[in-house]
Amino acid sequence: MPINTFKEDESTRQVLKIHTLLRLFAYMLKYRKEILQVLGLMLVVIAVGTVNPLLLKVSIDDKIAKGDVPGLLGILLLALLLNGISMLCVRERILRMSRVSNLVLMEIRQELYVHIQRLSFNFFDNRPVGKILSRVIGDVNSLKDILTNSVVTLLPDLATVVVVLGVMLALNYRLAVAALAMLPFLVLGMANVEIRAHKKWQTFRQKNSNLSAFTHEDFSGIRVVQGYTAEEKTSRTFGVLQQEVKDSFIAASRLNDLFWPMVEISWGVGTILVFVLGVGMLDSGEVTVGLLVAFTTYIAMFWQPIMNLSNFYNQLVTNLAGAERIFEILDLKPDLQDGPEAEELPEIRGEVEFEGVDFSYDGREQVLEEVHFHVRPGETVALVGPTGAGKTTIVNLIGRFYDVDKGTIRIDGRDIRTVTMESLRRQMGIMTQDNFLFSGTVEENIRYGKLDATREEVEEAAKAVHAHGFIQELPQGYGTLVNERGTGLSGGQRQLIAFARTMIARPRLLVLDEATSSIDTSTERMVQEGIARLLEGRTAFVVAHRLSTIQKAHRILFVDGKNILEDGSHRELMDRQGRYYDLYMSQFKWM
Ligand SMILES: Nc1ncnc2c1ncn2[C@@H]1O[C@H](COP(=O)(O)OP(=O)(O)OP(=O)(O)O)[C@@H](O)[C@H]1O
Repeated sequence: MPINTFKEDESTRQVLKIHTLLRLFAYMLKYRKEILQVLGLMLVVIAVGTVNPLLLKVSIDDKIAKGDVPGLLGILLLALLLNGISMLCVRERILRMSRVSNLVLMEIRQELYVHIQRLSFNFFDNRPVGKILSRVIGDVNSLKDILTNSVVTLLPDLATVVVVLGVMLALNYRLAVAALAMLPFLVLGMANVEIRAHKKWQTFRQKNSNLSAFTHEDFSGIRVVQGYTAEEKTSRTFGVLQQEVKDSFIAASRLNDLFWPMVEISWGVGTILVFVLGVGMLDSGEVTVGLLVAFTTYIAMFWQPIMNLSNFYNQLVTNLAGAERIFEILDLKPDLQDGPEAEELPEIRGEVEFEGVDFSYDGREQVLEEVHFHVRPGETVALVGPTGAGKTTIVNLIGRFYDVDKGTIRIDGRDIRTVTMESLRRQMGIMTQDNFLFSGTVEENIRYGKLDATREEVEEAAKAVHAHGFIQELPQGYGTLVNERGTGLSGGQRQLIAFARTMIARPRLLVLDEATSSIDTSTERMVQEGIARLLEGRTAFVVAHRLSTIQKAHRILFVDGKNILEDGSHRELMDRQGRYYDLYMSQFKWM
């Protein structure tokens, strides 16, 4: 997929709506017991509702007409009792159904989250995080009404329609036909609206997603925004994106607004026809006053569920696009998967070999071509070279975050595609430049490297990378809260915490994308010592920017022109007076 930004709508694949619906409802099967209970409760409510007009008919035709006061009171008491029970059932139904729909939402969201976490870097490379958030939060939320109403509305209202229709036909079939005369026109009208509205609701969801992507990006980069006083520009962009959301909503809901008038007109016409016909029948004695009154109540009882059903249909049309977007992601297969024969990688000794490796991110632009190198266990290898040369790409390939297009990468002689990714990555420590910290305490952040580590192990790891000293001086020591940006900590301190997090995991293979940010000399010294401790006794690849790291490395690989141009120790490469020598002389001589 080409890179998508907040400026472009995501494309949505086309699937049959009925498939999406069935797939959604399948999640509810697990809760069939609760759903049956809800339906049972609704049956009571429908039964009481259906009996009410009959009680009215008997009261008018038999009791009031004959002056039977005790009989009338009896019917009144019965009606009170029945309706009281019905109210309790309604309350219980709402509680149970909201529990079921929330559980289903949780399940879908969890599935989506777990699935997205397994997707390869490729998926995240091309999508703004805000758009992913929009699917996990917004689109999942949009399903709530569909789920609830599929039980509360769809089945009971369909049942009501059928029951009331039966009663009406039994009471007087001619009046019944008159009441429903407009139904076929209504169905045709709705189908027509749905076809046109669906696309528009898809657009609405896409515009929402764009807004979410922009907002996320803007707040994530708020320091840059404020640093360049770009607030006005970003506010304008936000305004434009909001306007697009609003316009797409209005365009879509304009069509949906047609639903109500269509139902009301059909209802009204049906009622008029019943009265016109019914009054004539009164004269001929074919119907009684009580029956006509009861019949008008049944008309309302027939059309009200139709109204609810059309409302449900309206919600389906509105929110189905959300379900489509969720299933689209759930159906994405991770680019990288363990092969059926994949085995656990035994404890890594640390031999790494690239043999004839070709790689391209997009299948067009070659980033690496015929790369060969061999690293012995315990060696520290510094990757240096101009920006964009492919250093980070090489270390990403070692962790199998992407697959090579050609050639083989071996660890301890095993092709990394033949071992499980979990067993490979579990034994690797990967430190990226941004030293991302999660919101929580310093201790929790260090423990991230080994979730069951004790407090002693956390402190030991921090001591090993020389982070213990400064952590103790923080206001709450190891309990000090940091957030995702590491606010409250200096760049160097963030690095030291990240070192401790890696240290505690005791990785057999270390990948370190060294941060370029300059830090004060005393922290720099601590960071250097921290790095040295991390590198001890394990194979390490360092995308190196520090002269000290480079000089101490056993080997330096100079990367450029899609390949390793020079390979040797600092001394050897300096003696060779090649590309590394030039880079060193131009960049490092003043350091
Ligand atoms: N996710 C990606 N999708 C597409 N192209 C990418 C991606 N990541 C990197 N590239 C491209 O691959 C090439 C190598 O990038 P890489 O990040 O490996 O370089 P580098 O040597 O680590 O650079 P630097 O020193 O600036 O970090 C660059 O041309 C870059 O534009």
